[in-house]
Amino acid sequence: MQWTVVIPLKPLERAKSRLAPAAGDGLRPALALAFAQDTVAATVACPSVRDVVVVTDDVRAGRELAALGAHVVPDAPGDGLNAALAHAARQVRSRHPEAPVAALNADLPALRPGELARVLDAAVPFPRAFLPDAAGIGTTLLTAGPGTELRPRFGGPSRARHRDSGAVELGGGQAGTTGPADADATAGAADGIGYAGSVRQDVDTGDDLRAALALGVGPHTAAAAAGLLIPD
Ligand SMILES: Nc1nc2c(ncn2[C@@H]2O[C@H](COP(=O)(O)OP(=O)(O)OP(=O)(O)O)[C@@H](O)[C@H]2O)c(=O)[nH]1
Ligand SMILES: C=C(OP(=O)(O)O)C(=O)O
Repeated sequence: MQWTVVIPLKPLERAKSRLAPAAGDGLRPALALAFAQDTVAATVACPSVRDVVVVTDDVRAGRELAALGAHVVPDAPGDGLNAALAHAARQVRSRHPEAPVAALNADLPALRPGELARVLDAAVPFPRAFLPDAAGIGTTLLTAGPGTELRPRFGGPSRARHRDSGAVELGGGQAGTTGPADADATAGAADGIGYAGSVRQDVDTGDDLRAALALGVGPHTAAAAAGLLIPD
């Protein structure tokens, strides 16, 4: 199955506010753009992806991400992340009513196309499915198969919200757990995706950035973070 992946991005001046202590407000917008560029480039390169749609009102980011192959949709609702995602998903379905749609965060600088393909392939049997983030609290990916509404519930403790909404957790998560996505190395074997660390490693804080750099980030983030000393 070939997915249309919707990637939301805040205006860069406001993005990644939790990175300010590590990066300062000077570097923060450049890092937010670099994360989005590496996320989009890896998604465009993913064999299970047909189209990438970025929903953003940031003119510069829209231009840079379109140059990588993304279609750019304005954040017309202007009412936060979930409204932006629902709007973009509706736009996709108005042109391709049977398109399988996935929402993916823009802050996955270590994303690898092959790992994303394994996660998307594992989602195919389910009307809705999601992948928890590396911390085990949030969500990095939510899918809706043909004929199913996306119904995004991102923000804060969205792992529990997506599970409560009936979406199937990928990566072997146990119903009722809220802790780190820990048992996944073994439990992930159930759906064949393994731990899929590059799809889970979102970057909100300096510690997250350190973890992503250890996994191996894409070229935009490597350049933007060069010389950055991340405080403990
Ligand atoms: N288009 C759009 N994207 C959003 C909006 N809010 C958040 N996002 C994006 O959704 C993803 C997760 O967002 P957040 O964690 O809320 O924001 P962030 O900029 O990543 O980080 P913080 O500022 O530290 O909260 C990121 O890709 C954001 O750029 C919104 O209102 N509109
Ligand atoms: C919006 C989310 O991500 P973040 O960790 O960036 O807040 C989320 O996990 O639902």
